[in-house]
Amino acid sequence: MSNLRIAVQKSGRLNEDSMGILKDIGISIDNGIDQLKASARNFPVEVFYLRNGDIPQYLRDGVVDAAIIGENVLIEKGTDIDFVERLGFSKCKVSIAVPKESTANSLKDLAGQRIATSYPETVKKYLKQNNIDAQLHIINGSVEIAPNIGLADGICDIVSSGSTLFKNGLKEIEVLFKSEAVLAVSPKISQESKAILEKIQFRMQAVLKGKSSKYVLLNAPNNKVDKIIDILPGMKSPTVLPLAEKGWSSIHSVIDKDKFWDVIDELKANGAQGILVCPIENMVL
Ligand SMILES: Nc1ncnc2c1ncn2[C@@H]1O[C@H](COP(=O)(O)OP(=O)(O)OP(=O)(O)O)[C@@H](O)[C@H]1O
Ligand SMILES: O=P(O)(O)OC[C@H]1O[C@H](OP(=O)(O)OP(=O)(O)O)[C@H](O)[C@@H]1O
Ligand SMILES: [Mg+2]
Repeated sequence: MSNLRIAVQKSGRLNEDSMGILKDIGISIDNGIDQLKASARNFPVEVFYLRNGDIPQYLRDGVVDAAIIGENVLIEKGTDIDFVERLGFSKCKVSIAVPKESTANSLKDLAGQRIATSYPETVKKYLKQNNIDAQLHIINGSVEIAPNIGLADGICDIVSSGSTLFKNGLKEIEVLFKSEAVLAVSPKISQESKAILEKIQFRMQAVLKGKSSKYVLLNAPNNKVDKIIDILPGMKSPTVLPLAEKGWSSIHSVIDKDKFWDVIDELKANGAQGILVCPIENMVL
């Protein structure tokens, strides 16, 4: 059986979470970080450690079958490459920013002006869509410094916390799009490798769903059980078990991580006691 070749960023912001999700889906990789590729011990997968910006070309050429990569890189260099799963990490925006004192309020206001960026194709696409002419200055890093040194009137770059913009006296005026890490697929992937990729994707979905949910256990008097079931929707319906103490039940359910504080207040108000909230490792629907 052949191996699925999957690319991850060699070092940088995506590396740790990419290796983390492979570990979470049960793929163990023996590697020295200096290696360019490594095989998994327990799964037909070979991991290639590559530069982020090179990954779209490797996918296009079929040198790798799949990759964990920022959606922003696909939008810049791989519009012909599909992805099959959003992975929920490395969340950021690709935005237009200008000096704080600038009167520009959107990309349109930069018509005829100079824009510095490491994402030229992305900016060109948005300029074209909006029928705007502007001058592009392509720089590979520290883009936020360009307006301060008189190189540009505005920039297009990644924004996450906004602290790099703030430190450089810039303000965000337009978000072109939001990005996160994705599982991208080579257009040349073989049927055999695709079957392995589907297994990986299935496991990733189980891990991601688990991370976004909590398992809740609580005790309640029997006359409150119906009301509590209304509050706790669960995957199908909550499990209700009798407690050793007469007139009491134990209720188990799964709830959305983002909702659980609100739900817990409601549960307490409706007679729930001994509430336990536990993490879920995997969730297969
Ligand atoms: N501040 C940030 N917050 C969240 N995600 C980010 C941030 N900066 C970058 N990213 C995401 O992480 C990816 C990798 O960024 P990083 O800076 O590590 O690599 P790079 O310098 O673009 O690439 P290379 O691997 O070629 O050195 C980006 O393409 C983007 O998707
Ligand atoms: O909004 P913030 O949280 O400040 O994040 C945004 C910054 O993060 C990235 O740079 P990175 O630190 O990866 O450095 P790099 O330019 O060397 O890649 C990006 O290019 C921005 O400069
Ligand atoms: Mg960076």
